[in-house]
Amino acid sequence: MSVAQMTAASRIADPRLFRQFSYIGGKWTASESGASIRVTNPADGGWVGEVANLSAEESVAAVDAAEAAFPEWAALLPQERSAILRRWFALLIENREDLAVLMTLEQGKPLSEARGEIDYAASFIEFYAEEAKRPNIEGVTSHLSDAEVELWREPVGVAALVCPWNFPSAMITRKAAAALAAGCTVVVHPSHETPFSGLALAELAERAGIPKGVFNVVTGNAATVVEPWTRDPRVRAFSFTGSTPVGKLLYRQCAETVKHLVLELGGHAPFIVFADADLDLAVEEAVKAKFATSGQDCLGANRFFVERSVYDAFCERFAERTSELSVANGLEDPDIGPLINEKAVKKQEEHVEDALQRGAKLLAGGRRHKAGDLFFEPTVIGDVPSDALIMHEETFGPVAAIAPFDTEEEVLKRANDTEYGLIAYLHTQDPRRIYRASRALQFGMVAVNRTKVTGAPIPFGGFKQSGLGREGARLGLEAFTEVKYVCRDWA
Ligand SMILES: O=CCCC(=O)O
Repeated sequence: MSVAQMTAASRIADPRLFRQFSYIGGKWTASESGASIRVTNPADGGWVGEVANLSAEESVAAVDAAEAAFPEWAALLPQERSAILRRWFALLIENREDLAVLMTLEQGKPLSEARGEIDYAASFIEFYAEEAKRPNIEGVTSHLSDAEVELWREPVGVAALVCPWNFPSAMITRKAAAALAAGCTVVVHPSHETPFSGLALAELAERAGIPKGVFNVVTGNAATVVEPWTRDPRVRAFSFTGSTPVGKLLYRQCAETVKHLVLELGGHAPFIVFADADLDLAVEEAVKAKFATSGQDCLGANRFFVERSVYDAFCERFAERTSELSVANGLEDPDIGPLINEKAVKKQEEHVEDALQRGAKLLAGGRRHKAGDLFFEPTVIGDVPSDALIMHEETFGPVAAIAPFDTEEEVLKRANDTEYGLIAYLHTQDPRRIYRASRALQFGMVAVNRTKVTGAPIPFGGFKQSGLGREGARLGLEAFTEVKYVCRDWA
């Protein structure tokens, strides 16, 4: 065992969960060239480990393996696939603590959040283990006097799943559990910044009895590994979570082979507080909506709109609560951990500086945090003008921008004035306004008087340039299946 392995492996009870190779066709695979990618802990820049940096040809080998495994996996009884998924779920729960520690080491998020993510990740496997047993769809009544008609739902084939660094386990299982339940086989690319969580899932998939070639994890540079998948006609479904610009590129690349596509892209969530809201609740929920995952969440609130008569009170209490948040290495389980890389920290600085230059007021934080190079103070800026960068671009970090509003009509217009449409947060006690605003908001998800709304049974996804398709729920199976219509002559 190398020194690198010792470091991460020695922190967990089961060192075999720490894998530094790709997992292809049931084999732990290094790059033939010996190339690897170094993974560092964002909290202190320390070495976490190295993963194989696979070439384009090696990434195609994963599709070969998935293609070869497909007929047998698809032919299993739904109940058999369900039982295997159920074992995978149980293994995640059994190894929760190790998986959480690995995640915090490579991603930086506070340990409690990492534990919560493992539960969230496992919940998708449990949910789709059940849905696997119900692939049936509504039938149709024959319109022909001499023929019987039938509809079947069939798995599409190989699915490519390209996953982000902010939720390194849950985004894999949300996609993979649905695909596997449907009868597809998968090739997964975990972010090169957080590959170990995905590789631990592969180790547990093997222990659960997922057959060789059904679940493959390919590590390496995204452009090298993923581009061949977008062109490969054998890859029939493609699911990506990440930024809108990258999503657009992949959309174009996948057009050539007309794949089923799921895109979970950026967000720019408005958080609207009307004067009749419960202000204490709104402040507490605002803290969660902004600072969970250290702000690195596509559901993160970016633009806070507060009705003028309660604006000062909200700003004061929100800034006070924000200043109380603890910032430290995720292993110490603070409220806020480090950001993923230097580019992310620079973006916080840029958004704060730009807003202040345009006349906004700094109410809390505003600078890098003394905890280390990649830490940023939880920050609140008030009176942010509409033309500030932060009012248009995803911040993806712990900076909150607040602006006052005067009328319902005005705030809904401003909330919708974005190319994004993932989630909107709404605080008011007026039931009629809740209905009107929920209808008017052009977002895939609307959270009313609360922040936590996600979970395996709900359809997660956005309007406009926040993406295509839905993940979770029964709807999450659609991209991985085709509907076949069979018309049988009576004669
Ligand atoms: O960053 C996107 C995923 C967030 C979630 O599923 O809660």
